[in-house]
Amino acid sequence: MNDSKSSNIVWHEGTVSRKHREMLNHHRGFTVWFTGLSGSGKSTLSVALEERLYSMGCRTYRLDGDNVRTGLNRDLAFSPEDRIENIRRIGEVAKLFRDAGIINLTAFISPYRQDRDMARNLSERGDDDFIEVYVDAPLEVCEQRDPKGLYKKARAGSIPNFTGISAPYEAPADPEIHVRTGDTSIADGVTQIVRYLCTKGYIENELASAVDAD
Ligand SMILES: Nc1ncnc2c1ncn2[C@@H]1O[C@H](COP(=O)(O)OS(=O)(=O)O)[C@@H](OP(=O)(O)O)[C@H]1O
Ligand SMILES: Nc1ncnc2c1ncn2[C@@H]1O[C@H](COP(=O)(O)OP(=O)(O)O)[C@@H](O)[C@H]1O
Repeated sequence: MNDSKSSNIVWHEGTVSRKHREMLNHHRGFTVWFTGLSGSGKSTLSVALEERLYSMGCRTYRLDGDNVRTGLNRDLAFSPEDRIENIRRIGEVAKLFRDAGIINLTAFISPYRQDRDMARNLSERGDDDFIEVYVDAPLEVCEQRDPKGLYKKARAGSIPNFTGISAPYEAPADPEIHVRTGDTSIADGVTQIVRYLCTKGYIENELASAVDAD
C-alpha cells in the first residue's frame, strides 16, 4: 500500500541548500528535543532558551505539544497510536526546520523511547543536529506544581491515559543533556543547555558570553 503511494514520487532538489541557508543565518540548523513528564518544565525551559538564543541573534522556532495539538495535530488524542503519530509528525516538521537552517526547540512529552529515536534518526547529520534534553522532575514534584490542574483531574479519573498516572513515560537512557528541574532554577537549566551548545560548537562562544555580560 505504502509502496504504491510513494512509487511515483520523485524528490525535487532546489539550488539553495541547507548549507546556504545556514551561512545566511550564521549558525547551523538543529533540533533541541525536550522530553519529560507534564509539569517537568519543558515549555518553561524552551521559552527561556528561545529568548536567550534570540538575544544572541539566532533564528529559532518553538514547537510545543499544547500549541501544535490545536492545529496540525488537532485530530490526535492520547492513545499510544495517537502519541506515536504525534511524534512522527513532529519529527518530520523538526527535520524541515533543520533544512531551513533554523534552531527548533520541541517541547513534547514524547513518552516512548522508540519514537524519540525515530525522530533522531530522521536527522541527515546523525547525532550532530539532534540534542535530546531530558527534563527530569520526579512525578511528586510535577504533581505538586500541577500548573494546569491536570494531575488533579487525572487523579480524579477525568483524564484517561495521563502520563505518569495511567500511561507510561520511558525516561531517556543516554540524553545529550539531563536537566534536573526539581533541584535547579530555570536560569541554571538554561545556562546548562547554552553551555552545552557552546562547548559543542552549535553556537558561538563569543555570542553567548556577550549576552552573559549584559
Ligand atoms: N492524557 C494526557 N497525558 C498527558 N498530557 C495530556 C493528556 N491530556 C492532555 N494533556 C495535555 O497535552 C500536553 C501533552 O501533549 P504532547 O503532544 O506533548 O504529548 S505526547 O508527546 O503525545 O505524549 C500536556 O502538556 P504538558 O503539560 O506541557 O506536557 C497536557 O497539557
Ligand atoms: N527549574 C525549573 N525549570 C522549569 N520549570 C520550573 C523549574 N522550577 C519550577 N518550575 C515551574 O514548573 C512549571 C513547569 O511547567 P511547564 O513548563 O508547563 O511544564 P511542561 O511543559 O513540562 O508541562 C512552571 O510553572 C515553572 O515555573
